[in-house]
Amino acid sequence: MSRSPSLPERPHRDIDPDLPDDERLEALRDHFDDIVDVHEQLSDQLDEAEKRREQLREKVDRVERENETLKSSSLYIATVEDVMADDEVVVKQHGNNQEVLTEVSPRVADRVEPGDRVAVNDSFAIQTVLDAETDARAQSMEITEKPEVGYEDIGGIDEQVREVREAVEQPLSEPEVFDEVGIEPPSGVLLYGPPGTGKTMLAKAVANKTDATFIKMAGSELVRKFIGEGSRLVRDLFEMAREREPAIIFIDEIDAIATTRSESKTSGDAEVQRTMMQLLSEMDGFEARGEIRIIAATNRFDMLDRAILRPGRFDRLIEVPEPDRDGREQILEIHTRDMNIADGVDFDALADDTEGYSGADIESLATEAGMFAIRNERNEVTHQDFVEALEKIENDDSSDVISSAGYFYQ
Ligand SMILES: Nc1ncnc2c1ncn2[C@@H]1O[C@H](COP(=O)(O)OP(=O)(O)OP(=O)(O)O)[C@@H](O)[C@H]1O
Repeated sequence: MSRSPSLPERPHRDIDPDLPDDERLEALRDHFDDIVDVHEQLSDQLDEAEKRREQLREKVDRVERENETLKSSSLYIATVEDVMADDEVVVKQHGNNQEVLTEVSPRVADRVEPGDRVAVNDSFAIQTVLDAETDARAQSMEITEKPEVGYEDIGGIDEQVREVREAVEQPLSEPEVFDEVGIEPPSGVLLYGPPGTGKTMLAKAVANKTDATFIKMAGSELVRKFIGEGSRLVRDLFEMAREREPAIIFIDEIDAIATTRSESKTSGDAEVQRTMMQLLSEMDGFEARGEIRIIAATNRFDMLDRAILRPGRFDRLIEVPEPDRDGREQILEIHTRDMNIADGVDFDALADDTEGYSGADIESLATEAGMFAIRNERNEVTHQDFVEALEKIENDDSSDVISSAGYFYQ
């Protein structure tokens, strides 16, 4: 950052009023010259400052534009192969291994070195150098040593809890049972059903029960965030799990990487395809009796590529449906456990009135009822609060969210 130049000294002359006229005139002329001189220096400085302001404005505009591009578009991942003169580099794009000679944005030019992983835009100009923070791996995985969800927090899907415990918990906690009987436990478990029904909770509860590390990755992140990184991220995911055994890998929205092959052969499809192949090859080389269990979830069972359901892959399917009447009552009780509930609250009636609600919807209902109590300056939640909360939710969501029309909505 350049410092601002110091101001010229203010011209000053003591002119004796008793001097003869011609001498006084001479002195005044000199003083005038001094003033003109200072004026010129100040004008130069002003020009300089103006020029600098213009440069800074341009820089701000450029950074803003770069920022906008970074925010608005997907970026591709590439590795820098060679750095040349004139801010030019050769990068190799991940995924298709295409080599390109491209420019580096001046903002990052001096930070780019061969071997760096970088994000490039559609025209291959380097936008960012990936460091630990921006690394896609860090951004797309959620790792929890011990999730705080227990089976007792899950309502209305007892049968599914039992199946998940058998398919995921038991191979981890009692592997000898499978050895003795001489069968392989299921390789992967696929939970499918409408959104907000407790699929993620189920996976977390098993991790909690077995003291396994919970590693979650969303299928959509795998293919959307950093194009070209999908298969590498899948490799990282399994490596991460091996480093932290016992571990539960949970892939949410698996449909994003395992959709039925579409006819069109765009580069996006090819990328999704590669990511899925990597997942399948990781699963195929997987020790079923090992300390890593894999659970995937989807709301779009209809769209899944059947290749992932073959034996040795996701070979145990568990449907997690919307809760029935009794299930809704149980979930209501779970989500009001810590609330100050008035005597007259009729859970039985509320279970009747919440047909088509998922567990997540019921959780919002309980919170909303609590808000009505607070708004009315009460610390006890009454049946009327629940009724008003129901009305509010029905009005807010009349268009799409709560629907019992099946679960293939997004
Ligand atoms: N069966 C349930 N019992 C108790 N709470 C539930 C149940 N299902 C959902 N919830 C509540 O809804 C929230 C969201 O549930 P969860 O994330 O497990 O749903 P999901 O099926 O994985 O949804 P998505 O398909 O949208 O990822 C949970 O944190 C929990 O508070």
